Amino acid sequence: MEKLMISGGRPLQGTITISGAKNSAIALIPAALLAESEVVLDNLPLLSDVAVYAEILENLGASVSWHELDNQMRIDPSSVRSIPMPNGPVKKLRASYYMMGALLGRFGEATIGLPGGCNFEPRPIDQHIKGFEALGATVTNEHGSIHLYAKELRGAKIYLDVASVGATINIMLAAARAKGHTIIENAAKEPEIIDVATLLNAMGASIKGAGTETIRIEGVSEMHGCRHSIIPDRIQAGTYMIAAAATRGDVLIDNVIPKHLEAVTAKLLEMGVHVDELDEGIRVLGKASYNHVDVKALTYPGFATDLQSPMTSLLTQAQGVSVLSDFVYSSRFKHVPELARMGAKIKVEGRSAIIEGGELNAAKVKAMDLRAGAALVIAGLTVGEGVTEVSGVEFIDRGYDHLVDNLRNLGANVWRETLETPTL
Ligand SMILES: CC(=O)N[C@H]1[C@@H](OP(=O)(O)OP(=O)(O)OC[C@H]2O[C@@H](n3ccc(=O)[nH]c3=O)[C@H](O)[C@@H]2O)O[C@H](CO)[C@@H](O)[C@@H]1O
Ligand SMILES: C=C(OP(=O)(O)O)C(=O)O
Repeated sequence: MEKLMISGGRPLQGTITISGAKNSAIALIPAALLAESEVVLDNLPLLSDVAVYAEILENLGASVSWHELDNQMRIDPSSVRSIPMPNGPVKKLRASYYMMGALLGRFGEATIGLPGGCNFEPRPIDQHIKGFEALGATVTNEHGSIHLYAKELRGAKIYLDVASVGATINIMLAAARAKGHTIIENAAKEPEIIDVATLLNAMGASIKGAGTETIRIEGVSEMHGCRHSIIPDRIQAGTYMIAAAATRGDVLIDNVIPKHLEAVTAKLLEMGVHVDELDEGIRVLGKASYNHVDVKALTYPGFATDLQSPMTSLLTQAQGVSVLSDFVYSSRFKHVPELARMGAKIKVEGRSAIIEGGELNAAKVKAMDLRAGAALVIAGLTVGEGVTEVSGVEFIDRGYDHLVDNLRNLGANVWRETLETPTL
């Protein structure tokens, strides 16, 4: 186990190139199982979640070669079988739920342990199950494992009660090879959904409307390999934009799709941060003092819930009181008590954090989930005296490609140390 050590107080300066998107990568890798021949994924991020997914596919008999230096993974799923996976790597990450849609779509059967990952609050999968059942699958929960079976999957009209990213993608995976026409209404519109549909279409599927609230899928009987480049990670990009502002830095964020970052750009501008969209990327130039703002985390194209915790750290640097509400998750606030250890004045009321601006101090803090970890790193970068120690680095490694190298390249004084195990 490791911890991150941060001796902050230096403005971040320079250029950062953003890797491919985690939330695309961990859906595209299982999507490859629907093909009968090799799928090549480019712009693949170097993340622990990706490593876990590679292990899951190998356990099923896929041939996986990950060329880390080229950011490429080659997946040959031709020898894959639907082996039950009640435990093991599926328990390590949230997005293992995509194995349900992928294996159901390819083999009509799957047994998968309930997903693990960042459980900052209960995260039900009822809409995924509702979708599989509508497509004709029988779904049972046996001792904490979900068993799915369908003699034949048939297209259906499915209305999602919540615009769930995971349910939308999972239903697309299962429906891609179902018989007939599927319509998903109230589908999630996140850019990663378009990325998955783009891959599936390149593999021979027929999916229209991804990125809108109505997705239409005409099932096909066969799918084949292809080559696909993953979109840039808008959450990593947003995190670096926020970190640049929090440290009063000057950072060019390269390999981004500015449209995906409009909500964060708008909020930074409202705070008084300089943000320029240039041909080569987005430049964020910090200032000595910021306005307080109110932020509402919503589904895309609203402000991303995954940037809510990092934004909390930035708002500690604003003058006055800001209110940050999360309308996607009702209690995603595990970063708040840790920020309080660093001197932050934050009250949680219902689904809102009320943040009073003020200086932070160095402290020993613990990341309880991925984005809480990012929030603590940003907070540590603002503190000029002392060293902030962030444990729970394994969460951060799920979603930030080369975090320490990237921050060091931007001038930060950050390093990893081994966490001493307490003696009994
Ligand atoms: C691997 C991945 O892509 N993870 C992202 C994905 O998670 P994930 O796909 O799990 O998130 P969802 O979009 O499904 O969840 C959104 C909301 O819907 C609720 N819900 C969801 C499914 C369901 O069957 N029933 C239900 O009630 C959830 O509890 C939550 O309140 O989208 C989230 C919302 O943008 C992001 O925070 C995660 O980073
Ligand atoms: C919550 C997140 O991811 P996951 O759904 O994979 O846990 C995240 O990326 O912030």
